[in-house]
Amino acid sequence: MTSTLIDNIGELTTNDDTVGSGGRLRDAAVVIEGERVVWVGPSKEAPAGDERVDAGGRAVLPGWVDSHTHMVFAGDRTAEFEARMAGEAYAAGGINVTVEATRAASDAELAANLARLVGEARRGGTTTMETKTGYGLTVDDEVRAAKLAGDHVDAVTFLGAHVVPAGEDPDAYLSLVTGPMLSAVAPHVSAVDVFCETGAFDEASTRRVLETARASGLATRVHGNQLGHGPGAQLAVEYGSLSVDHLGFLTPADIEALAGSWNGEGTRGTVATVLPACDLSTRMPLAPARDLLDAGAILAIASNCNPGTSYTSSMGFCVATAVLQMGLTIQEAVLAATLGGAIALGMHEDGWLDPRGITQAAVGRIAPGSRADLQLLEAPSVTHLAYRPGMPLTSAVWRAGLKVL
Ligand SMILES: N=CN[C@@H](CCC(=O)O)C(=O)O
Ligand SMILES: [Zn+2]
Repeated sequence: MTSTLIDNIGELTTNDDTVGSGGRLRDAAVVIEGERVVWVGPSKEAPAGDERVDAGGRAVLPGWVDSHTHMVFAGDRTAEFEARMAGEAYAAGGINVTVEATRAASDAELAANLARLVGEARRGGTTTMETKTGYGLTVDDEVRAAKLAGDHVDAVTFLGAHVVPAGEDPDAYLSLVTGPMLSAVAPHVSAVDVFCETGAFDEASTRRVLETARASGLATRVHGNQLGHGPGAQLAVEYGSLSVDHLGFLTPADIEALAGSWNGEGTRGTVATVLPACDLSTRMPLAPARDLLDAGAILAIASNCNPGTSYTSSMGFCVATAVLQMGLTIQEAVLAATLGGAIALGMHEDGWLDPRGITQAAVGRIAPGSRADLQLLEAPSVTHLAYRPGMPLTSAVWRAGLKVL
């Protein structure tokens, strides 16, 4: 197996307290062998590798873990975006525009769009991605989306409960989603999501989706508290969901519930996932990421790449926004966009299964044994991600040990 030594790293973010201090190391080196990191430590103590990359004093950090995207789609919503920028409010119903275009697209068109979006994300330093179905909304179209997604990303989530398709009866559609559609899609996904919001699914419907998902042995996630105060965050905690995402409208009790979800013995809690690019693109309040962290919640930052509310996969942009406008330190934001995302996806420990059923090493950290997912910045420290917002600072990317940029 070929090994690669990356040395002369000015600042290495490991997210691993056993190496360096606070998960950071100066003048560091990393050795990759095959798909994994095998050594991390001071540059001057590094063992030789078959190949050597001189980082030239620049910063290295884990690849971004983007735990929330909707990338199986066709069509364009520029007109809706323009209307929003002219003062119209975002409403869940816009999803049906993409549903129509997605149903009409061929498999090849959807696959090409997915590959394009994943390529953009990789060039921006993203090495792990989740994506959701949710623009098909028939049994066949949802199965198709799940299968296509599995060829391109690390985790696929079933979002049949995205919106009630135009012209359909809400009760009948909910029965379809929680019955035949769930059964057909389940073999191709690792989790079930539900958009709990006015104009999408109310509390009773959300409970039904979460209950049937749980009964079928799948993990759950919730789109919650995006457009107004609602029960999404509390339901996610109650049902032990892996994450609840959006969170622009939270009460102190919601924040307490999310933080408190990590206090139980032996069980994991619910990650609070914030989506800064979406908040900006919909002109909604920024999620209270600072308050969530201060309360003790586990935070993730994700792109929510989709054609309606957040047409970007730039995790660098999301991290910069979290620092400049949400009050996070750069280290908190980087942690949330790497290890936080990994925890939200259940990929922070060795042995998770990718959509092809292949066992994968832990992501979100640079530590011996972890998957070798790293990015090299054209900058001496991660601080430059916020100090130089919008600049293309990612200059090299390794994913599972392979150099992809
Ligand atoms: N909120 C629900 N779903 C997406 C938006 C999808 C769309 O508008 O097409 C979101 O996460 O923002
Ligand atoms: Zn979403």
